[in-house]
Amino acid sequence: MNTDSPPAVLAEGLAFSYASGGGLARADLTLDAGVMAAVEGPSGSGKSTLLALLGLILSPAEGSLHIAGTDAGALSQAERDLLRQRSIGIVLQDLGLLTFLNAWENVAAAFGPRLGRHRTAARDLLGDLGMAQLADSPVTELSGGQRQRIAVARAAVKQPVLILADEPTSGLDPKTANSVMDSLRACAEKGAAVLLVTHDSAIAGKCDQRYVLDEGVLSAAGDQAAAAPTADKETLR
Ligand SMILES: Nc1ncnc2c1ncn2[C@@H]1O[C@H](COP(=O)(O)OP(=O)(O)OP(=O)(O)O)[C@@H](O)[C@H]1O
Repeated sequence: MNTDSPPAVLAEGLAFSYASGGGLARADLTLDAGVMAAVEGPSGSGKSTLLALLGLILSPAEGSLHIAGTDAGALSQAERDLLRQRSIGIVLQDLGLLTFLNAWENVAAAFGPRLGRHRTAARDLLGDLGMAQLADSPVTELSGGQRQRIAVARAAVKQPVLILADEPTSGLDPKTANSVMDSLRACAEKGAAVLLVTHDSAIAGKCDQRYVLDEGVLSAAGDQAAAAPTADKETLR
């Protein structure tokens, strides 16, 4: 890690409320380059909302968010979109792979429609992530775990400072889940900060940092009792 670089993520007092009343009450989070972090928490605790805020898909109602030193709150919508495209890779729960393309084409699609221009970058990354033999496979012929790893490669191919992954191992057997985690770890070793949401404590245990979301309040695992002011929780009831 280059200690002169700003953290990949610096979130202070991040909060968001849906009209329904749910959302995120408070998140303070610093993620340095190369770090893998897990967020655990019960259903409805705000995990997907946190990812949407960090991914610049939602704008916080309160708090500040810096991505690699850029204050997202000071940007126009168009500038936020550009920052997301340049700096953040997202692995969605439903993956969103394009079924009419093969594996490397799906990875190259992260750059836009001119896939051929990014063939080398896509194929090289698949090689780095141990998937060279899958590069020409139609994604419809891949297993669930292989598709997950292709989605990880697509999120990583533009060398983002931050990769967000929403339950990247859900529904996978432990061996396949480990191969997805190996791919995410390889992305971290290339310099990305990786934040994943999981319900699986064994998967969280493979990460460098563990956080828990409880009723919309984020705290380091083990710190929940000290870190969840009652007033913040009340805002989500
Ligand atoms: N689009 C939305 N409109 C209104 N309320 C929402 C919306 N999305 C989420 N919520 C509410 O916000 C709260 C947090 O939801 P969120 O999806 O972030 O939780 P989660 O921890 O990701 O849940 P899960 O583990 O079930 O995916 C919940 O009370 C949920 O009902």
